[in-house]
Amino acid sequence: MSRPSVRIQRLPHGEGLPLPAYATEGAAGLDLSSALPEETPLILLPGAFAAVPTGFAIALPEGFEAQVRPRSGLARKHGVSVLNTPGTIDWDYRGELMVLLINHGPEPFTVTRGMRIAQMVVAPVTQIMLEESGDLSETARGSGGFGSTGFGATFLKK
Ligand SMILES: O=c1ccn([C@H]2C[C@H](O)[C@@H](COP(=O)(O)OP(=O)(O)OP(=O)(O)O)O2)c(=O)[nH]1
Repeated sequence: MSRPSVRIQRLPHGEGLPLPAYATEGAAGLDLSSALPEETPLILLPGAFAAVPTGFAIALPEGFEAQVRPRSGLARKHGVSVLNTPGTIDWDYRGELMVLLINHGPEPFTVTRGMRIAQMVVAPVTQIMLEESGDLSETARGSGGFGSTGFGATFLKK
């Protein structure tokens, strides 16, 4: 399958780090590593969050976005996640890819240089044109939401 090609720029403090990469043939996300200085790891106390640099910037093609998502292993083992998940990387952003890590776990968590802290999923995105209107098309749901269909098993009415 052909893959869109995306330019990536290594920033000075990303020197020596591996490029973001798919860990397996079928991985949806490229793993992002921490570009924190070797000598100053970050200690995230329980409940704390911080923006962690990755050492790279990318130029997504127009019509694409990237989502910064947690790694389930870090979440399961340590309660560490991405605060704004999924973080949105806009196609016109040329700054450093940052990961807003949060420690939901009960223990302090240390982030070291090179640690794979999140994953980045690239996906097509559609921009829309809003048309202001006095009324909207009718549907069976109407304005029902926030649990309006209940919480038990649902069966389609024939
Ligand atoms: O987890 C994230 C989220 C965002 N960004 C970068 C890329 C994105 O294109 C830019 C702006 O993000 P967003 O639109 O979510 O932030 P905002 O608070 O709306 O800021 P802005 O006014 O700059 O758009 O910040 C990251 O590096 N990591």
